[in-house]
Amino acid sequence: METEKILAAYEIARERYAEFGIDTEKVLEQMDGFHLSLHCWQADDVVGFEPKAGALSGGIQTTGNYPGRARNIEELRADILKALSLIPGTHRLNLHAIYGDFQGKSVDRDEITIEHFQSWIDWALANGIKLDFNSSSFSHPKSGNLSLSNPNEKIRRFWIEHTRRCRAIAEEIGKAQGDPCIFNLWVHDGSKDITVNRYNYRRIFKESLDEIFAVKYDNMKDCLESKTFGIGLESFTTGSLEFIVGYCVENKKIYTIDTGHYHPLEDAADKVSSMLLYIPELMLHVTRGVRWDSDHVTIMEDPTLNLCKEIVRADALDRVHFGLDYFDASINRIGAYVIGARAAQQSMLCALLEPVESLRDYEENGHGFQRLAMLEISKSLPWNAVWDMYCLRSGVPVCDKYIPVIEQYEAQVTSKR
Ligand SMILES: C[C@H](O)[C@H](O)[C@@H](O)C(=O)CO
Ligand SMILES: [Mn+2]
Repeated sequence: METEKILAAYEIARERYAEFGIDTEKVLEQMDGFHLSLHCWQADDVVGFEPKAGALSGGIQTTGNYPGRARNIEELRADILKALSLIPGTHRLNLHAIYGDFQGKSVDRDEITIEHFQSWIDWALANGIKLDFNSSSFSHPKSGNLSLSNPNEKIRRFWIEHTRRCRAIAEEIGKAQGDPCIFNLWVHDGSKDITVNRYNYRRIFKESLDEIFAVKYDNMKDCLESKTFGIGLESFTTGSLEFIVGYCVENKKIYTIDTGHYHPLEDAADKVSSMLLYIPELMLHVTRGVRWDSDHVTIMEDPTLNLCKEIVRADALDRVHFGLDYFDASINRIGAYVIGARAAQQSMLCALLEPVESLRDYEENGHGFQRLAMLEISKSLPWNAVWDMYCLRSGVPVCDKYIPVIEQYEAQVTSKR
């Protein structure tokens, strides 16, 4: 679309929104302060850089065989930069522990140190990117079904040591970037079939967490992520919703809402207001579950839109860290990043453009019909003209113009891998 048409459409949209009391200029400013934490694992199908990387385990699965997976740290960094060049705004990168710069050496998970992430810090600083971090309990000979909740003391100690080191690494990253590194802890622990030892596994998990969190840090923040079930771990999950929420409430930790980690009819958006009354902050892993935690690419659908609306309605943008978490190996992986990131941003934009004051007014006065009418009307207000303006001002391709850029990168780079 030509620039004049984008400008003209924006002017009409600006006036239209002003009629409903919305200042689109203010919303565009808010969008500039909205940073995603882009998950590094979409680029390489959650393989990482351990020289003896095993098959993906821990109840998660990448499906598809699209060519062009990033095979090493240079390719992954190049792909991330290409994706970021097509996403408006400035964003963070979320690393898993298995993505260290191991230089081809076998470094076991209980041996990782900041040294293995120094080149990430240097690269991130050079590119104006802030880093977040995750411990990795999966795809390891000691992963089995149980890590931090394992009654086998030797295995449990191995994972405690791994997780303690991950927190220490997150602290160093936070210090280096002058901004807290958000550290997420998710373990796959569970059981395929009925277990009669639930209490014991959860007691052990709690003890492991208490030991891990005994060290206090100033430059990182801890999050814990719950899950309903993993593949092959269908009957029991140690880190269930109740367990993790209880732990976060008691210990003032951040709770991670992964939108794929609930029963299919459960509404992740509805959790925001409840959680924020008891938990200091939230981390999000926004994904698109199709029938299960399938980790399809995020799109602009009701669950994502409603999640954003609930954050804005709770006036909680500064208490929410917005990460993405999907891994689709069936389509161009850079395209997957760009579609998912832009969909998340578009959803947040729509949430910020919602005429929430009028809606609240109607609600408080018992005007149910008017509230529902306005909710419907707001869906067709010209948010896309504001989005195009945001892309134009951010210097990234508008509308479909990112498609040929990704096609060209595929022809010149990823298809040659
Ligand atoms: C790579 C995983 O997606 C991630 O660590 C975890 O957040 C998860 O969502 C597992 O289902
Ligand atoms: Mn997740």
